[in-house]
Amino acid sequence: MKVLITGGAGFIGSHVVDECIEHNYEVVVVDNFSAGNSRNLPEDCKVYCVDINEAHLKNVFEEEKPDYVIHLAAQASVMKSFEDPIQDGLTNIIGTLKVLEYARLHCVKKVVIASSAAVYGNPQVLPVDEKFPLNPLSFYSLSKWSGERYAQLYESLYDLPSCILRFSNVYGPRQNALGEAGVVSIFINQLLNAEEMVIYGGHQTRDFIYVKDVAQACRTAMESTKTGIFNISSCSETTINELFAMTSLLAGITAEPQKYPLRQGEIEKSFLGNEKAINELGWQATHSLEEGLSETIVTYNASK
Ligand SMILES: Nc1nc2c(ncn2[C@@H]2O[C@H](COP(=O)(O)OP(=O)(O)O[C@H]3O[C@H](CO)[C@@H](O)[C@H](O)[C@@H]3O)[C@@H](O)[C@H]2O)c(=O)[nH]1
Repeated sequence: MKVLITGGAGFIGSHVVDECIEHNYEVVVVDNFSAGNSRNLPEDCKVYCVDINEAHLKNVFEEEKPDYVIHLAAQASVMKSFEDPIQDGLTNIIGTLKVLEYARLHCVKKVVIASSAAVYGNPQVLPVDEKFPLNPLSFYSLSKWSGERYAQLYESLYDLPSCILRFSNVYGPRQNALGEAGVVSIFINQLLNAEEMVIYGGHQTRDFIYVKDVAQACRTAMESTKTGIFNISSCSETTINELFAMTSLLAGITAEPQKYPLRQGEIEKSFLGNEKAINELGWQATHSLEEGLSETIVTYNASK
């Protein structure tokens, strides 16, 4: 069986590539290398250097005829979506639409779409489940929600099965501290390089999930007969101050970060229930934050 993975050279995508290869799938990667890196990929992996908005994407589908698509290529930064909402919409809305349309035309068996915890905004009930009303607070969360709705419409109009995975805050090896969003990689990088540190806010919470658990969730969702929306989270709430303290303890480095106010459009509390994924997909996160952070710090140290 062949899986086409968009964004496969990126942080999450490359772990999904590893996961699928480990489970004997033939993998084809589509990536524009804006955030991705070929060093993240196995040497013999088939890669198309193509943007999901380029006309050439159609040819990739024609040539490869994938059985499944895991769509992870995205503009992933909440802050960048304020700086350039048009680019955010082009990538996350139009790009997703193109992937779905070509998947339909080429009779793909199932599409897995990456969405985000950000679609909930600041929920009144925590942990928030998939039925909770959505309230996007950024262009990023609005564009991710639009991608979800396109996928749902493709399923109801054209019987294109999909699983929409709302990831909480993903962290782990290969996350780029410079380009993409990712407070964990930023903290580790700054601590290990003894750089000046800043914390925006500090009391806001996030639900951190290890990237290898997310990769497993993508493969499991692809293989499942179930379709629909699933939160993919560790179902635990951590403040950014707690995250900083834990990271510096595990790295064995002390630092005194400067405190800045919370930024525009920031969610204050993010904490996602994951029972639906456990019960219906049979997936479960297996790494605690401490384990995941320790593994991540080891890989950052090794690559220094
Ligand atoms: N980037 C950054 N964030 C910081 C810092 N200090 C505190 N933070 C705070 O740490 C929190 C997490 O920031 P990010 O890791 O950039 O993630 P995010 O804005 O929550 O968005 C991420 O999670 C979404 C799912 O909830 C993802 O969908 C999205 O792509 C992204 O990965 C935010 O409240 C951010 O302000 C810092 O020095 N740098």
